[in-house]
Formats: sequence, C-alpha cells, structure tokens
Amino acid sequence: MGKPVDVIQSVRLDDENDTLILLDQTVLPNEKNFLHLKELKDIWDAIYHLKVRGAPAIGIAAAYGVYLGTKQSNAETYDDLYNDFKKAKEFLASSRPTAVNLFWALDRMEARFQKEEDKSVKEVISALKEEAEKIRAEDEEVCESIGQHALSLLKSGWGILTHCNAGTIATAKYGTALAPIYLGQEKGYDFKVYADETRPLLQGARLTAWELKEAGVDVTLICDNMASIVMKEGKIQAVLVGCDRVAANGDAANKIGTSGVAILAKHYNIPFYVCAPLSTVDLACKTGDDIHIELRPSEEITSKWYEKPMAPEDVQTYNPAFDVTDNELITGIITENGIAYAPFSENLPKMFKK
Ligand SMILES: CSC[C@@H](O)[C@@H](O)C(=O)COP(=O)(O)O
Repeated sequence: MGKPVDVIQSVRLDDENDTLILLDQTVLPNEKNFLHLKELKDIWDAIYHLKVRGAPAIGIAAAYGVYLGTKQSNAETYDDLYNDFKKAKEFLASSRPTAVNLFWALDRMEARFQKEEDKSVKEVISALKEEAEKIRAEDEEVCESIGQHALSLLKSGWGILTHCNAGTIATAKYGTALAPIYLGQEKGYDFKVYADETRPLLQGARLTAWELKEAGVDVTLICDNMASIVMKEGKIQAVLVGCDRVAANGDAANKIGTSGVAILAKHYNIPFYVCAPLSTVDLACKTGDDIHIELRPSEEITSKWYEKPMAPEDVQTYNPAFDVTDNELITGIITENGIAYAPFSENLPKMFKK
C-alpha cells in the first residue's frame, strides 16, 4: 500500500470571512499564492485570467462567485434579489465560453434560488451558500468515482500520457484524468506519467508536472511535439485527458492540442480515454461543431514567457484555447457513473440514469 495522497485544495470558501480562496494558478510553480476574493469583478477576472482554471474548478468558483455577488445586494424582497442574482450570473457566465461546468453550476445555483421562493432574503442567501458548498463537496466524490472507474482500466507499471492539467487543482480534489494516478498511488501502483507541456499557457509543465511531483508521482515532462516519439518508443500504454465539454455524440472539447494527441494514439493503437464528470457532458450540444471554442489574446503566443518578443511584431496569430476530439478517436468516456463506450449517442445518456 502507498500512502494517502495529500492533495492541495485550490478552490474553497473561507467560512469565517465569507471569502473565496483560490490558489493562483498563474504563478505556479514559482509561487504558491492564495487569493482571497469577495468582489464579483475579481472573481470574473480570476476565471478569465486562469487564476482558477479547469472545468470543474471554474464551475465551483462561479457558484461561490454568484453567492458572494448576490450577498452584496441591498435588495429587500425576493424579486429584487432575484434581479441582482441574475445580473451576477450573467456577468460570471461571460468570463469563459467553453467549459460547460461554468454554466452548469450557475444554472444549478439559479434552480436553488427558484426553490426558495417563499423565503426571506437572508434565507435565500444562506441557501445559495449551502448550494455552492454542495457543488464543491460533490465534486470531490465525483472525482474519486471517476478515478476508481479509470483505475480499473490501468495496470501498475504503465506509462500514461496526459495533456494540460486535469488534476487536483482543476477540481475540488483528486482531479479527473489524474484521479486514477492518485488513487493508484494510494494502492501502491507504480505509474510513469508523461505530461505534455501544453503550449501556450503551459498547464502541463507548470501545473501537472508540479502537482504530480509534489505528490511523489513519477512524472516526466515532454514538449507537445514529443508525444509521437514517446508513443513510438512504447513508453505509453494509455492516454488520459480531462475535458471541458462533451457533446451528445461523444465529441469532446479539451485543451488545444488534445485532438492531435488522440490522432497519434489511434496511429499507435494506444487507448485514449476522456475523463469527464457528468457536469461536463452537454447533451444539448449535438456534436462538437456546436461547442463554442474560446479564442484568447495573441500575447499568449507571441510574448508571454520571455522578456523579448517570441515572434515578429504585429504578426497575425490564431489562438484557440481548445479543440474538439472526434468521437471515433475516443476509446471511452469515463464518468462518475461508469465508462461510456461507442455508440456514445446511445450510451452517454444512460450514464445520467444510474
Ligand atoms: C479537470 S479539468 C479538464 C479541462 O478543463 C482541462 O483539461 C482543460 O482543458 C483546462 O483548460 P484551461 O484553459 O486551463 O481552463
């Protein structure tokens, strides 16, 4: 048996001061800095600038955000409070478009608001707090279940490739794609994880390599363009990635570069699994073509990581933050309720019914 993994909590509410505490993911791995936020605009900014990032963590932050924003209202009636709630919700919903967990969490907060119709302003606000706490707590359980289902597919000693960061800091605890690694480690499994650096924002290098190393997991950092060689050399037995939105047909949007990894995995006959809580599955999106892909500023490509420009001044850029992996490249979609296999349009809805 290995030792229980002591994972960091990257998003939580400080109950005493009613403040959202976020581990600032933009300064990792150089600084471990916790932000203490109360203001709606600061929470919006934290989501937009990826201080909090990863689909489930964004959802949790938005749930706390809409609670804290509504709490600042001066409304004295349910209806006036609802108007302020809706403004806060709409504002937070404008922060990032791709991860459906953001909208899922905000809709769930609204459903809770509506359920409290006969209650006082104070009671509604306390119900919102309770709901946000529930969303966070449930995510811990969901991630653990995903980890257990995923672990049943893996063998100790395997090499696992992952892209971006779908780890503890992208969720309430354990992560999604990294959950089986942590749970396996607790059972004494010996995985060799290969982390793609994940250009342009380096979530793989700065976050995945950091959190796995902190937890004592055997992790090797590679540049994105090295995924093919490690597969060809037989170092990878499975690919595990997280996800920002799964369409009804199983097409899955995740960090830019993921679909390229899936194409390589198919070529080398390596199973490619997408780990996705059901809060990431959006049956209202028929296919990946319906998923809104976030475009981000040029500086992330041209000047972010060096003092000197990394590209000619004013060069044209194209910086999509996500891509969609076609369902036929996906071996299975691992949810908290089990593993969905093709045909996904038939099998994904069944996951909600368990
Ligand atoms: C469990 S997190 C899954 C995804 O959200 C993750 O893989 C990802 O693509 C995150 O993108 P980011 O832009 O860093 O928020």
